[in-house]
Amino acid sequence: MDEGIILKALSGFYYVYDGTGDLVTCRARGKFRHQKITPLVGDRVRFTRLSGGEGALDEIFPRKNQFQRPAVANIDQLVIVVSGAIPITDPFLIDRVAAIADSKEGCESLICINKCDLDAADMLYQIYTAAGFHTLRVSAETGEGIQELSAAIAGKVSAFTGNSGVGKSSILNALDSDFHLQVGEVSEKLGRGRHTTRHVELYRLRNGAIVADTPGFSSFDTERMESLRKESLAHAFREFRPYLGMCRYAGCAHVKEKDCAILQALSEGKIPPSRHESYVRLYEQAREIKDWERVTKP
Ligand SMILES: Nc1nc2c(ncn2[C@@H]2O[C@H](COP(=O)(O)OP(=O)(O)OP(=O)(O)O)[C@@H](O)[C@H]2O)c(=O)[nH]1
Ligand SMILES: [Zn+2]
Repeated sequence: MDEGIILKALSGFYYVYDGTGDLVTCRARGKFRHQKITPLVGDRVRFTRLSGGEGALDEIFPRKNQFQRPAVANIDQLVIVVSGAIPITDPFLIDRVAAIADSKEGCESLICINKCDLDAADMLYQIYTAAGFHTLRVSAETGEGIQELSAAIAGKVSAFTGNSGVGKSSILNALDSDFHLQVGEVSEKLGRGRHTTRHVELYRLRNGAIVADTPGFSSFDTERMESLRKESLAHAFREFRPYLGMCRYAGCAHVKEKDCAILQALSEGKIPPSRHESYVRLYEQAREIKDWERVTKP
C-alpha cells in the first residue's frame, strides 16, 4: 500500500499526492461511510493503487488538527497576510484568527506584512514581533522578502488567510508563477470563481511547499468561535502564557481583576496594548455566546 496526502476532494473523489508523481484519483472504501468518517483535504492517508491512475483509500491517519471553514486538516502553519496600506488591516482581525491557529495542536502562525513598497507597517511589525510571532515583511509587487517567505513555508502545509485585497493571490503568484495556472484550471472546471465556493484545495509550489488559498478572515473558522471558550482564550494569546497561573484569583479573567499577572505585564509593556484589547473583546464575545446558549438550551 502507498501513502500520501489528499490535496483535493470533489464529488466523492479524493485526489492524493504521494510525494512524487501525478495525483491518484481515489474513492473512499465503504467502511468510512459506515463509520461516518469523511476524508478531508490535508488528510494523510494509506491507499491501494488500481489501474489508470485510480486508487482506493484504505486508512486515514490521526489528524493533528482540523479546521471547519475551510474544511481542512493537518495545517502546519497559518500564514496571516496583512497590510499597512490599501487596505490597512485591523489588528483585531489578526488577533482573532491568530488565536484560532494558536489554540490548535501543531499549527504555527506566521504574520506576513505585504505591500511594503507602499508602507512598512511599523506599528503592525512592532506589535507582532513583540508578541513573539514570526513576522515577515514582503512585497508581491517588488519581490522584496519573497525569498524569505518561500524558505519559511518550504516543506510545510500552509494555509493563507487575510482580509480581502491584502494580496494573498499576488503573493502566491510571486512565490510560484505557475500558481495562477493551477488555480485557473480549477475555477474553470467548477464554473465559478474560487472565492464564491467553499471548495478548498491544496496546491504544490515549486519549492516543495503545499499551500491552501483559503477564504478571507471573515469566514475563517470564526463563526461563533466554537474553538475559543473563554476559559481557554488566554492560552491562545502566546505572550500571555508565561504569566498564566500567577494571578491572585484562580479563575481570573485578566480583564480588570485585582493583582492580575497579565494586567501587570501589560502595564510593564511586556504585552502589546492592542493584543490585550483584542483579548478583552474576544472574551466578552465568548461570554455572550455562553449566555445565549444558556437561554436557548433547555
Ligand atoms: N503596491 C502593491 N500592490 C499589491 C501588492 N500585492 C498585491 N497588490 C495589489 O493589491 C490588489 C489585491 O491583490 P490580490 O492578490 O487580488 O489580493 P487578495 O488578498 O488575493 O484578494 P481577495 O481575492 O479579495 O481575497 C491587486 O490590485 C494587487 O495588484 C504589493 O505588494 N504592493
Ligand atoms: Zn489575571
